[in-house]
Order: sequence, then structure tokens, then C-alpha cells
Amino acid sequence: MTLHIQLAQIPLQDGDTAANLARVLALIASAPAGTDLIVFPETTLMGFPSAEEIAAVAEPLHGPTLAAVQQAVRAANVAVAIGLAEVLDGRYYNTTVLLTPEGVQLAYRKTHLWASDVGVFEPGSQLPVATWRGRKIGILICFDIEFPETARALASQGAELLLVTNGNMDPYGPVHRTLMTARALENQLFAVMVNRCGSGGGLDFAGESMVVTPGGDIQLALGRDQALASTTLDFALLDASRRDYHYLSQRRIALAGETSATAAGASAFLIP
Ligand code: BAL
Repeated sequence: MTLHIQLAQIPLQDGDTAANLARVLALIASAPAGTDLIVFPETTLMGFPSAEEIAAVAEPLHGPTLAAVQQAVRAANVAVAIGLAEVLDGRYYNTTVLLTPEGVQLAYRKTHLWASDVGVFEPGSQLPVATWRGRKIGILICFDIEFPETARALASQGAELLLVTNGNMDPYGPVHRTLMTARALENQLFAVMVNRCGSGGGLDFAGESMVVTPGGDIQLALGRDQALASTTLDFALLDASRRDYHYLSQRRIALAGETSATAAGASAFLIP
């Protein structure tokens, strides 16, 4: 079984939802034939809003911006993993959704806040996994991958594909290059990371989006500049990586925390 994915490493405009949405809609409409999933960066749709802007730009998952993306996803018959600034019950979250022609399959709220997230977003408290196209998928956002427990919490629920939406800036590019390989290898799953590029808010974003196989090989690695790159995830590599040993079933130390079944083929690890 394979998944054809496109990595959309793009610059973003902080606080300018209209500009970011226009770019996203154009990329969805022009996705190469046969693409199953396009992965975008962290907070793609709003960029990084400031504490002063967040109330004005944050939207609920049923808001107009994600509705426009949903319409484009249906028209192009592709799925997207895309970030947004979400408002839910009066609280703001740095959220990434897996949005398919059928709707929101997965919504993940960044659980480990980077310094610039604090005061703008609240941390999420769940690490959910959903099943799509027969594969269990989990999402992390940027700083999350710097904590091994996060990917392990997804893998403990059977995750086979980790999607990471990034807004990683200089000088931390090498940190994520190393850790994406580690997260894939130690959990024997595909890890796909798409970072922002360009600059904004006084930051230079590192780009360097990548795909790592369950065996820890770098299947695709981009540079620092804007790029669209397609590749195919062959899940036979996941089975091969687990043939002689399986870290998850052989580990002797489990994570502290409960996992709840949330829907058919879906679950969530609850941070205590
Ligand atoms: N190394 C930066 C992590 C973040 O911006 O979430």
C-alpha cells in the first residue's frame, strides 16, 4: 500500500489569513495528478499571530477559512495536513488538522509550546491518532518533536505515519533534521515534516522539510527555499522495518497516561 504525498514548503504572511489562504487554494488546485495528501507548515492559514492579533484572526474548525479549504479539497479530491490558529471555547490553540474530502479526520492542538507560542496559544492535552486510507496517522507540531514522549504516545496507539507541521527557525534546523530521523527510527514509522521557509517576525525559517522512512533513511530532504516536492510512501518499508524486531512491543517501560478510544479506528493519548 502506498500514499502519494506532496510537501508544500512555503513562506507565510503572519496575521494575513487572506494571503495565506489564496496561496493554499492555488496549491491545492494545482496538485499533481494522483496526489493523496499535501502537507503544509505550522499555522499555515494565519501565520504566527501576535498576542494582540490572535483574537481577530483565530477561527473555529467550522470557520470560513477552513470551509474554503474543505471546498478546495473536495474539488481536487486530495487531503491536506494544514495548520491554523484555532479558537475553541474562548481559548486559542496552535492546531493542525488532517482534512480530507470527507471532512476533518484529525485535529491536533500543539501540546508543547515554544517560547513564542506562550501568551498566544494554550497547550493541547491530547495526542490523537486516526485511521485514513487504512493507515493510522498522528500529527505533531514543531517543538513537540523535541520530546520523544510525543511520537511514542502516537506510536503506542499504532501510528504508522507521523505528520509534522513546522515553523522551525534558525538556528534549530539541524535539531529537527536529527530528531525527525530519531522519531521515525525509534518508533518504526514514516515521519513527514514540512517547515515554513522565508522570514517573518524577525525570524528566518530553516525550511529543510523531509521524509524519513521507518528504517531511519532520509527519503526526501529539501533545502531552505520555497519548494513543492512529491514522493511516495511505500508501507512495505514499515513492515520490513518491523520484521526482525519491534521496539513498541518489546519495550519494557511504558508511558504514564491513559489512552481512550474516540471513534472507529481513532484514539487519543491523554496527557496526565
Ligand atoms: N525549535 C523551534 C520550535 C518551535 O518553534 O515550535
